Amino acid sequence: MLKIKVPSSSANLGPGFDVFGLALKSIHTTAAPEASNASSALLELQVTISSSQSSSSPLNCEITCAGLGAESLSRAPDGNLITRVALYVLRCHGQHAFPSHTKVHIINGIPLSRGLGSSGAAVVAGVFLGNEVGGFGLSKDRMLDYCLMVERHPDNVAAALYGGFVGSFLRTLDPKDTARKEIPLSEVLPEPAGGEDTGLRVQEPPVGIGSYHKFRWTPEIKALVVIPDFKVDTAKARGVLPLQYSREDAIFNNQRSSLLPVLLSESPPDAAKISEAMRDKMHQPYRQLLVPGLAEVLDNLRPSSHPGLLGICLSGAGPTILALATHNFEAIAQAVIAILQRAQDIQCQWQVLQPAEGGAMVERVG
Ligand SMILES: Nc1ncnc2c1ncn2[C@@H]1O[C@H](COP(=O)(O)OP(=O)(O)OP(=O)(O)O)[C@@H](O)[C@H]1O
Ligand SMILES: N[C@@H](CCO)C(=O)O
Repeated sequence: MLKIKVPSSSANLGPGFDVFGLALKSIHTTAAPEASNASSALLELQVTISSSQSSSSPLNCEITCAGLGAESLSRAPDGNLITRVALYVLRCHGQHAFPSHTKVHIINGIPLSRGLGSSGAAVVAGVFLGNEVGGFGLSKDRMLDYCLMVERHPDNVAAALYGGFVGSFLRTLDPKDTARKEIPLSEVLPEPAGGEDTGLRVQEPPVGIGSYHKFRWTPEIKALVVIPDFKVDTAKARGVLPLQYSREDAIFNNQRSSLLPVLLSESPPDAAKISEAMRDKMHQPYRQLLVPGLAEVLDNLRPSSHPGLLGICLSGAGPTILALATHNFEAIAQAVIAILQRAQDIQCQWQVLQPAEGGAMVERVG
């Protein structure tokens, strides 16, 4: 059996919209009662290819699901995001379907549509799955190209793939490859992905679509996440953003995103500077509409009022709130929850996570 494990991730960290991603995994400290139903913050696939099995499944792949949101995940190999992506990788190599009798058991520990990179993890898991069952031996750098054909902003997928605190950018490609990159998603991943077997090979992604750099992370900085019990669809959260920004707002974010990686690498962390460097004018102000209470959380929680807190932001497209902190996690979490609950009557869970340094990995069991 193969196990493919992919961490959750928090994108943006305030000013680094579509740039920063922090891969996250659970931390096994003494959990407060409120945090006792904490999730693993990990997506795991258990994959077997059984020659003795007699029944045949569509596209040779049988899917079972467990964990968070399992009931909502598609069991159809041409509908489930993970297996659709795997089929895309297989078809780029001339294989229409999975090897006979492939079984994929999905154990999802990442809450769906909460801003913790569930879709990025699913895309990375799908590329790993296609690579493993096809035996293609793709490098992680090449796998990033495949991921970026599906999820067009690099922050979550780069963090989930490489692990740790990562900055990434999309490269300017030559006109021929730009045309490839700009093709509609529905052509890369037709839905359903099965379609007619035309015998044609799907075109592989251009090489080197994106680049990344892994920054140092000071180990005493932990990631406290407060996860409200409602979903924000990333496509919708991108839809509320303006197409153009003022020079003032662009400079505001540039100034902060340029300094943030250095500030998060220093020990002891400088809370006053980090708090200011995590402010943003490109996405959070517009997403307040989708996350009631967000503006008040960002305005009211400061290192001066909440010892241990370094900085606070929306995690990815939300609605999760990410607080970077060194201690005093419960008090910070309860302060965030109180504000969110004043804004609307919702339940929240909270959890302390830490960087998942290794990123996505494959284990061979037995
Ligand atoms: N384990 C999974 N298996 C199959 N599909 C998944 C899985 N995880 C996520 N998805 C798909 O991704 C969708 C969620 O993607 P969306 O971009 O809205 O949220 P997110 O990735 O959790 O948030 P963010 O991008 O802000 O971090 C789900 O509705 C589902 O279609
Ligand atoms: N950078 C992305 C992350 C969410 O997937 C966004 O904020 O829209």
